[in-house]
Amino acid sequence: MWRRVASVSHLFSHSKSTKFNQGGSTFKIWETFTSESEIPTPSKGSPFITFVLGGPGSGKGTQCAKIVEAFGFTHISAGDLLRREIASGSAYGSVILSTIREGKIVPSQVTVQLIQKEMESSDNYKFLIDGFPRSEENRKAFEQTIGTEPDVVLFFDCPEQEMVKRVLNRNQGRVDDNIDTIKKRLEIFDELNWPVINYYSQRGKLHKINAVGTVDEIFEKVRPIFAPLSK
Ligand SMILES: Nc1ncnc2c1ncn2[C@@H]1O[C@H](COP(=O)(O)OP(=O)(O)O)[C@@H](O)[C@H]1O
Ligand SMILES: O=c1ccn([C@@H]2O[C@H](COP(=O)(O)OP(=O)(O)O)[C@@H](O)[C@H]2O)c(=O)[nH]1
Ligand SMILES: [Mg+2]
Repeated sequence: MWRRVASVSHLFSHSKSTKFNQGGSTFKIWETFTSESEIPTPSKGSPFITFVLGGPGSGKGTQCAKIVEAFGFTHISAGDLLRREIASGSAYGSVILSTIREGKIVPSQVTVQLIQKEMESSDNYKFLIDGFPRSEENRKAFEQTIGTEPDVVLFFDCPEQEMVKRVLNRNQGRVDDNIDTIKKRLEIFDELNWPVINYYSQRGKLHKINAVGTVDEIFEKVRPIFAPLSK
């Protein structure tokens, strides 16, 4: 079992990418989005990683639950891991809490360690990593620590007005679900997340999904992406 060793990186069969794109273009290169690219065939000996990207309230968590049900992935929400860390009273708790409240991004080292621990303690090999990476720095830290790139990247594309409406109605008691924080989160998304989206678009891994519609309608656009996978 690859999870039983101290570091997962040695057992990944995908080659480690060391040639990171330092440029981090901030242009929105829509033409290069690949929504019909083939996904690689997973094998049980190596992890199959999907990153799930999109602005706050775009429906990442909601769609992840559907993907888990249909395709048997393990859902790792970076935000949930950070909130769990706060709740556990860990040493990092107070700094994570103030970062989330301000809509900023927690240092990569903290988030990547939490994700790595979850992956290593899982029996599964199919992972949905939800809400991460949120910046080029996050992306590089993951690739360096885990030693692999994602196989698939989903991007839920949602208009800002719709995201704001959904977040303000989320009703989960989150400290960041208020109008001031959401404005900051949208600014940070624009500034830091687009370079990540563009990077994976250029790598031919991005699947852009229009996130407007009912939950089921959106899932019907997601389903064909994973259709080659069995549960
Ligand atoms: N397609 C949709 N239409 C309307 N509301 C939605 C849709 N998908 C999710 N929601 C709701 O919007 C809120 C944000 O969804 P969530 O999955 O938490 O988004 P994210 O993880 O991207 O922030 C939740 O209250 C959720 O129930
Ligand atoms: O990789 C991550 C994921 C989340 N966060 C922080 O946690 C908050 C909530 O993230 P989550 O993914 O839960 O929010 P969502 O996009 O689902 O609303 C973010 O605004 C960030 O402050 C972070 O710093 N790094
Ligand atoms: Mg979420």
